[in-house]
Amino acid sequence: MSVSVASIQATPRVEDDSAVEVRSICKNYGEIEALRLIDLDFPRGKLTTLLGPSGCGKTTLLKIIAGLVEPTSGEVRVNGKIVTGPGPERAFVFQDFALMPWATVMRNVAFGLELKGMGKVERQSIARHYIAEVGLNGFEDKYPHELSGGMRQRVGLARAFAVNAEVLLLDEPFSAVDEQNRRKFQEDLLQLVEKQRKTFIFVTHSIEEAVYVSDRIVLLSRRPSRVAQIIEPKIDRTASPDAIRRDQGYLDTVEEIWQGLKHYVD
Ligand SMILES: Nc1ncnc2c1ncn2[C@@H]1O[C@H](COP(=O)(O)OP(=O)(O)OP(=O)(O)O)[C@@H](O)[C@H]1O
Repeated sequence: MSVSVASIQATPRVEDDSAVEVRSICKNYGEIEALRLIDLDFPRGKLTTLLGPSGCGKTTLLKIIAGLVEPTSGEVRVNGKIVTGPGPERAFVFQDFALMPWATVMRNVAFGLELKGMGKVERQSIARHYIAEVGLNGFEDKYPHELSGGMRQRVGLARAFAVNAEVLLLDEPFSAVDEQNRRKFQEDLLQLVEKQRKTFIFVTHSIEEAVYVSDRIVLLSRRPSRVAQIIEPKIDRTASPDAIRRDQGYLDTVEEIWQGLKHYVD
């Protein structure tokens, strides 16, 4: 097993086919300058993580890509088309999963399809498929309060998959689950990335998590946030999870990012 790191200093363009292009994005909230001239490409079918100091603007950037927040200037393109608001090709998985507490797992997962006006039989059949995909077979009739944090997270993800969005935007999806579930879910996520071939953009606070799950890690600086560094951990994912986490290369990548973060925070 080997882990090597390609570290690209402020070179945002990639050769790959990009599902999402972020161009010269600035965002001010009144006096607060959150993002300054962010340029990024998100390769199709890959998982890119946004990592950076607390309050640097990770969620803001994710919401701008989702079309939930308007940038002060600059533009985002998804499949070449300028984003002017939310769209069916993008799904946002919120930190608190944003599940409807009064609705069953089935209804929650099928909700996006219900909004689209799809008939009950068809939407339930699609929802059932994705409920199984995230490992929640048999929990269709449960309510969110009957599930653990990890399971609620899976419902949020199944809902995003059910609408067949190409781009999945995940805002700290594991922050509310315990360490054991978090690790299990990281492994599930890797399998889903492999199987679904969707473009994932992921926000986390955990360097270890970022190195474990990401094809690319975008390190953002302290506010006003800019792209400080792009890191591509080359991990042999055929190794067992425990072997990866013990590998010196993996640990060195974690350390390199930690040093980078310290540098950009100070
Ligand atoms: N709606 C808003 N109105 C005013 N300021 C905001 C708003 N949303 C975010 N901010 C500010 O913009 C900055 C970036 O916030 P954002 O939540 O995007 O950062 P973050 O990197 O995701 O934070 P964290 O790591 O703590 O989750 C912060 O200083 C925050 O207080």
